[in-house]
Amino acid sequence: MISAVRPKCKESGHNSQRFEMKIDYDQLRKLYEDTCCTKNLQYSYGTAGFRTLAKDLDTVMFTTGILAVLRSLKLQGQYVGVMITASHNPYQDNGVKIVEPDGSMLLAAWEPYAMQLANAASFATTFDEFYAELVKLVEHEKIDLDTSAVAPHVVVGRDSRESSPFLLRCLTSTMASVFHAQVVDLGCVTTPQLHYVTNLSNRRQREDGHATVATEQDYYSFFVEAFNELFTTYQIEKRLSVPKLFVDTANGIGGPQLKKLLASKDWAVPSDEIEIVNDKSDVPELLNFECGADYVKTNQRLPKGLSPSSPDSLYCSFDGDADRVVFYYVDPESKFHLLDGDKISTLFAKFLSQQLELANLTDSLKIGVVQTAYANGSSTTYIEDALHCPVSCTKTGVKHLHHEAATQYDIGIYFEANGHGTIIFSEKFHQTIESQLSKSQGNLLALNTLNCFAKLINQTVGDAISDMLAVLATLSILQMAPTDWDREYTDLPNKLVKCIVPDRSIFQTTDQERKLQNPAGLQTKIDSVIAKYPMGRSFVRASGTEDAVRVYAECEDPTKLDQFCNEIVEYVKSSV
Ligand SMILES: CC(=O)N[C@H]1[C@@H](OP(=O)(O)O)O[C@H](CO)[C@@H](O)[C@@H]1O
Ligand SMILES: [Mg+2]
Repeated sequence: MISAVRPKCKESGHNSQRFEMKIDYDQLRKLYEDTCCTKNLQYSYGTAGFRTLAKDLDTVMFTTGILAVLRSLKLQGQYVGVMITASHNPYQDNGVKIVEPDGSMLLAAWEPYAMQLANAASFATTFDEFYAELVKLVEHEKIDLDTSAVAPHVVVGRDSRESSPFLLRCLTSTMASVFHAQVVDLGCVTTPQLHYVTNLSNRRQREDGHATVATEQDYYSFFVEAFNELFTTYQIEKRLSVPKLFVDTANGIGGPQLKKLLASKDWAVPSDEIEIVNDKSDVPELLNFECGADYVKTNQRLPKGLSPSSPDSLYCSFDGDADRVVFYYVDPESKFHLLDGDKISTLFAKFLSQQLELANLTDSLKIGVVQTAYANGSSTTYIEDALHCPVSCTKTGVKHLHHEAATQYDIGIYFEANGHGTIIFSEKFHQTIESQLSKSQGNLLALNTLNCFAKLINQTVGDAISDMLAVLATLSILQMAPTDWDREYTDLPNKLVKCIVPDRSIFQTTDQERKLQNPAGLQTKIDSVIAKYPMGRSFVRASGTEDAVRVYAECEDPTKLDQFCNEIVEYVKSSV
């Protein structure tokens, strides 16, 4: 196995006498030289992993493959997931992110390693410079590279982008040949499917002691069963509460995957009640083009391929890798109404609070909603005042919301306004429900509902397919039409704009990104503008994914909104 042990990295100046890299140095060198063609680009691992033009990703794929293997070795060979995707970005882009064995995002402490390794490969003038960085990381994390005892396990998946098969080869090139990893290639899957399969594979390995990797099929069976169980519990005669749901899958991977789910032999709802549009995942340049969740949310209009049908119809749009969903409908006056992440959160909060109350569990289980500063102020007021649920605010980025939901609540509902989110149910929740059900105590219908619902929602990450099923089930159980859902509260008029500035890093925030600390004095000016507009709220922060500063503003009077937002933008521009 160890065909050549590098003699203590002499050439790279690395002088550790303690450490031996038990890997095939020559093989690694050859693969590095063959694969890492993109040089001198600075890579950064952000909220969305690495993401840029696909043609510039060979080097970063190579190093990310190595990092995933190291992460698995660090975690005693558990399955680590890697997803190749650039979500809602245009078709020329691609990206990659690593998933922890439990299906959550890569541990924050390892994000800098991902960057160090990628930038070492990008800027190194010789292979040994890169190798020295790799040795440093392995040493620092005390990773045992002797794979004869524990082999690393990696699950890889990709969305439907044309560039993905090539990038997959860059990613996996060293995994088996240098690190003796067991690599499971799921092929084309949605991002949440990759998270789910990674989590399930590890649970199986732990519980059964055997390494049967989970499959995409397990995903369909699990969620179809949970959905059917809810429908059976309520004796809903296999019909949705809306006459028809149109699903825009952004010409991405969500289309074929949703079709597979709907084709499952156990799927109960008649096939003509759900119609998939924009499902040309085999035409690369159509991906996210004038369609998908991001397009609909940003432009507040129907995507390409959809025209208003009956007023009761409900529409939804996924993004390119199907980890986000937003809903919408068109009223009889042809007006478009968006039901975004805030509306999804509030629908679930209303439904689950009711069920908790019916089950008489409001004192023992804590339900709460987690939002970011981008949540519409009306939604926050509604959750607090009408639903009497606590609300937390975190920084932008799903990992912050997820962490808060998982640590602060037994039912932690979180959605970003853009439609990315899920509900996390605590261990205590499961134990309480199970114990009540086993004793046949209390309101069995409510207990069963909570039990089924907790299965229907993907516990690892926001999932367009699972969220969509959960919304359909909720609307059907509550017998609500899209208009009833929308009527629960009315959004404050709001605006989100991008400002291009020479250096966005000077915009430093505090208070969950709601206040600026820097540039000095700017927040005071923003506050003086806000004070002029009734129900006014505005904040400014640097984007984590784009080279821009985002300005958000909302106020009561729609006719004043542009003026309000412009005043803030002017202050931002004059501060740099
Ligand atoms: C206002 C907004 O929508 N911001 C998005 C965007 O983050 P920024 O840091 O704002 O660029 O991309 C993130 C990753 O996809 C997503 O989590 C977040 O909600
Ligand atoms: Mg996405």
